[in-house]
Amino acid sequence: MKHITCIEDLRQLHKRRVPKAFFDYADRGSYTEDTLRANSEDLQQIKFRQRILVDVSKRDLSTTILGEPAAMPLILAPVGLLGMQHGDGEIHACRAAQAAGIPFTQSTMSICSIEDIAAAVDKPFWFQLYVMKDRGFIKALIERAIAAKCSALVLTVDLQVIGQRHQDIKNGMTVPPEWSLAKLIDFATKPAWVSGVLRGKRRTFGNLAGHLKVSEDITALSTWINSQFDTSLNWKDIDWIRSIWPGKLILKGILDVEDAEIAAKTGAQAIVVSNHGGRQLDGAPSSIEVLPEIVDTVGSQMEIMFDGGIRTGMDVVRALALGAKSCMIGRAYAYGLGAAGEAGVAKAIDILAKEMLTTMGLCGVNTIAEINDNVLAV
Ligand SMILES: Cc1cc2nc3c(=O)[nH]c(=O)nc-3n(C[C@H](O)[C@H](O)[C@H](O)COP(=O)(O)O)c2cc1C
Ligand SMILES: CCCCC(=O)C(=O)O
Repeated sequence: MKHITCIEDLRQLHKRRVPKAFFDYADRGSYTEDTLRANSEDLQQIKFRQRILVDVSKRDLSTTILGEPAAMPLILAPVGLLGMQHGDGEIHACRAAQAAGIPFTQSTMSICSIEDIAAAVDKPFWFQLYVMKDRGFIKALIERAIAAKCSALVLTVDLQVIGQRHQDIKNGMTVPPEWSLAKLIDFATKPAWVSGVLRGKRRTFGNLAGHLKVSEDITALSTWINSQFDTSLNWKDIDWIRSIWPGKLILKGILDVEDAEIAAKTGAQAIVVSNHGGRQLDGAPSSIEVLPEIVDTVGSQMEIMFDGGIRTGMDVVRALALGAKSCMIGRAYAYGLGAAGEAGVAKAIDILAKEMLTTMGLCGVNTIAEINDNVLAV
């Protein structure tokens, strides 16, 4: 991996090593992908102020996330189907995060179950919840996260209905997968991936096993989600979730100031300013465009996390400069996982950490607390 120098290198390796349907599932976005593109493009528009002759010999990325020490202001975002990018992918990603001293968030739509991960790692991880119509099942799922000692619940609030990802339909991303000659050839030319996935603990959604008829529904993933997820979910349900989950609660997927104000009244400890990585409402603003307004309005009441479009350490510093306390990364580490399993995720985190340290040095700051709009050129 010594010639891997940036996240784009990991993306290229992921593309070569993993079947097209799974790479595209990770890489692509909804409809025209305008919002997907805007996330990264708007970050790149933000210019730094170069500052010189400041003693930057003691640069340090350490910070706190929801009161807990963290080695850097990064969190691995919930990403569905990681176990299809690499056998036991959720376990590998969680181990890499814990070794790097940052939180890992397990998606409801994981291949490994909550219990699989808990048995394989030493420290607590975060659990992301999607609310389905079967509330008894959701209550049991939250109770499983409590039993596994998950240290935060991330309630995703921007996927009551799923934004269509054209490429997933073209690729036959169904449960179980739709086969074609091209797909068989694609799989046959990726033997390392196939044997890794076959050695993995599971081949379908581990958290849902035994509860929902995943394998019997031969439908597009999106049709299946639309049939299972609860479109009636609303603000009142947060009280219901809080009556089951006693720990830290994070609402993920807020883009609107009015929603952020309501969120601040729910007692949630944090929100993630996010458009789901451009996979949901196409035509929504980029996450970075709305971040400053949300920070100004509710930043003193709750912790503001950010995600969407982060591909470099420079992007992390940009989001922190505009008021985020920490950043979630999705694709940046999913590419690492597809490229090289746990080592690839570790590499992705390391690349971002080194880029952050260099950016801080060239902007003349030593600590995360010092990063504010002073590091930006107006
Ligand atoms: C392949 C993939 C699967 C995702 N699955 C979930 C999920 O299960 N739950 C969730 O809350 N967000 C999910 N997300 C959204 C991420 O948590 C995050 O918001 C997004 O990836 C951030 O954008 P970025 O990929 O540009 O970093 C997914 C994102 C990707 C790329
Ligand atoms: C498996 C579908 C839900 C996962 C998800 O949130 C995403 O693909 O963006």
